Amino acid sequence: MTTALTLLAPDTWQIRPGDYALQGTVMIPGDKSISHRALMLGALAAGQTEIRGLLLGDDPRSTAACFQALGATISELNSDCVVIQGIGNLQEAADVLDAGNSGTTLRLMLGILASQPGKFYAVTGDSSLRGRPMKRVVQPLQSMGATIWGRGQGNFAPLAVQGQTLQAIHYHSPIASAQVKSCLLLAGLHTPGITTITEPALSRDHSERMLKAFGATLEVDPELCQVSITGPGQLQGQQVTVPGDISSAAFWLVAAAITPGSELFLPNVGVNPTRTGVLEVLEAMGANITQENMRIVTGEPVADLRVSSSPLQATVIEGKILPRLIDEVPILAVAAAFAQGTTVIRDAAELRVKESDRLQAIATQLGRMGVKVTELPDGLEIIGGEVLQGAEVDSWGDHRMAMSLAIAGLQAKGTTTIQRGAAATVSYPNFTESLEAVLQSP
Ligand SMILES: O=C(O)C1=C[C@@H](OP(=O)(O)O)[C@@H](O)[C@H](O)C1
Ligand SMILES: C=C(OP(=O)(O)O)C(=O)O
Repeated sequence: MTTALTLLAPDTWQIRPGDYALQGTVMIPGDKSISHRALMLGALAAGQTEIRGLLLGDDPRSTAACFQALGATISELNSDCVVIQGIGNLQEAADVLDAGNSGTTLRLMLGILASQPGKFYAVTGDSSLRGRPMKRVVQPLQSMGATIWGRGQGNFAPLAVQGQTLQAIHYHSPIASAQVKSCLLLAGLHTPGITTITEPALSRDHSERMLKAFGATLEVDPELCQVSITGPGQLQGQQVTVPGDISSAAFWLVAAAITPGSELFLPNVGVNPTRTGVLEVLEAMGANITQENMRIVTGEPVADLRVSSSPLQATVIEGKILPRLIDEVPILAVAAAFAQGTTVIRDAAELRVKESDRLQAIATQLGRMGVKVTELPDGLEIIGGEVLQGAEVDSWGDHRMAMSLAIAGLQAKGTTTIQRGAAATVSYPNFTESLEAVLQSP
C-alpha cells in the first residue's frame, strides 16, 4: 500500500492522491460540545462525576485546565474514565484563565464566572480567540447586572470579570448560538429566579439535556426555541458517556462519498437532531448514508453510521438548518466541489467569526485548488464537478479547515501541501492516523 499522507513536518501535511479507496471502521473521537459541558458541570456539581469517552483534543484540555485552576479536582484526562470532584463554590484562580483556541470554553465559562459573588477573574485565549466577539455574551450578562471589562467595550479577551449575584432576565438572542444560550443558562443556574433565553432558530441543546441530567430545574420549549432555568440550583455529580462527534464524523462521510469504491463504518456517533443537518444535506446531495442501532446514551441519541461512495449533486443550504450544521460548512463545501452543479450556501455569516473567517478561508484555499468559489456576504457559491488541482494551501490555523483541505486533496490531481495541519488537534487529535488506517489500495 502506498501511503497518501506524509507529515513533511509535524505541522505540514502532504496528500498525494492515488488509486485507493477508503475502507474499514473509524472510531470517532468524543463530541467536543458534550465534552466541554461534562467537564464544566462536573466541576460545578456536588460529589463525583465520571466521564467516559471524553474528547482529548486541545479545546476540552483548555476547559479542564481552567476548571482545575478554579478549584475542581480533575483526574488525568483519558478517554476511558475521567473523574471529577466538583466544587460548588468556585475559587478565584491564581492566574489568568486561558481558554486557548476554544470559543465554547470562554463563552460558557463567562456565564459561570460572572455569577460567582465577590470573586474576581481574568480570562484570555490564543490570538484567534482574542479576535472573536464576546459582546454576544457580555452584553446579556451585563443586562443581568454583570461587571465585565475588556477591549472594544467588553467585546474582546482578555476580559476581567467581577463576579456578583445577578438578576434573572428573559433574553431574546438575535443569533441562534448554543454558546450564548449555554452561557446564560449557566449564569441563570446561580441566579435567583427564572432566566429565559429565546433564540431565532434552535441551536444545539446539549446544555439543556445535561443540565437536566445533573438536576437543574429547566423548562424547554423547542417549538418556541425557548429555555428557562430556575436558580439558584445545585447540581449533583453524574456518570456521562460522550458519543462520537458528528462534526468529526462529517470528514469521513464526505471522504467516503467522493472516493469511488469506498465504504466506511462509523460506530457510536451522536445524532442529536440539533446536530444532524449534515446528514440531511449529504443525503439530499445523493450520499449513501445509513443510521443503524439507534439508542439513547446519557440522554443523547446515538447511532452507528455507514457510508459508501456515490455521485453527488449540488444543493442549496440556507435558513434554519444552518445552526444544525454550522461547523460542517467547510467539509460540505468540499462535498459541493465534487458535486455536479452549483451549490449555494446562505445565512452563514456566523462562519466569519469562528476560529478563522471560514467563508474567506474556504473561498481562497479551495480556489487555490482550482474550485470556482464565489464568496457571498453570508455564504458561498461553489461550482462543482471539475477536477481539483493539488496545491499549496493553508489551514489558517483552523482545525476544521485543515481536515477539510486534506479530504479535498485526496481526490485532487497532484500533490496538496497543507500548512498548519496540526490545528486539527483542537477537535481531532489522531486524524492523520485514522486517515492512513482507512486508505486502501484496490
Ligand atoms: O456550544 C457549542 O458547543 C458550540 C456552538 C457553536 O457555536 P455558536 O454557539 O457560536 O454557534 C459551534 O460552532 C461550536 O463549535 C460549538
Ligand atoms: C467553532 C468551533 O468551536 P469554538 O467556537 O468552541 O472555538 C468549532 O469547533 O468549529
